[in-house]
Amino acid sequence: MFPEEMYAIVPDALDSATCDRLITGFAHEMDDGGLVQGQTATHIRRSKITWFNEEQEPVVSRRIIDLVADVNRNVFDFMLTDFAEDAQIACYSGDQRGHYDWHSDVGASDVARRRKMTLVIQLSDPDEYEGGALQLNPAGNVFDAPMTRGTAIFFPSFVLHRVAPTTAGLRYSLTQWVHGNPFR
Ligand SMILES: O=C(O)CCC(=O)C(=O)O
Ligand SMILES: [Fe+2]
Repeated sequence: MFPEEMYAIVPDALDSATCDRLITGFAHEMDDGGLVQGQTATHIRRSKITWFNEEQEPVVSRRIIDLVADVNRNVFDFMLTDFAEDAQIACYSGDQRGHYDWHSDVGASDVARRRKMTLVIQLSDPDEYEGGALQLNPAGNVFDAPMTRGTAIFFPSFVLHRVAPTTAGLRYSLTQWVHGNPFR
């Protein structure tokens, strides 16, 4: 892959009303976020998370499936087979300096080693928080993902990325992993 093929941006993946609905619908049931290996360490990640499935959010799930198919066909061309994990909603709060240090989403567990594509959707308007940038380092240079509400950022799950410390307000994001046989 060439560096410029290491990520894809889709503006307006979700409309504002849908972003609002996801935030208000799921904000009350959030727990402390874990790491790729299912451990917690607040120096690495400080955020609250929750999950939703296809039955809970059929329209959003359909949209994600369509976007993934489109981006995979046009950009990545990975061998993807399934969605082995529910969608994650995360909240990073300025009060707690919410962040997620540099990491790859490919981990050691049976499910994390099958992650191949990561999709993050910005659920909050950039006016709602300070800091909290999603940054990618696909090829030795740090790239700031667009913050515009409703924008989706796609990247191979092995690509290093982080959420910089949030210094004010609340940033909500949606993360979906797409799975397949591990790279070989
Ligand atoms: O919240 C984000 O923008 C990224 C979340 C993330 O990297 C993860 O959950 O693995
Ligand atoms: Fe991640």
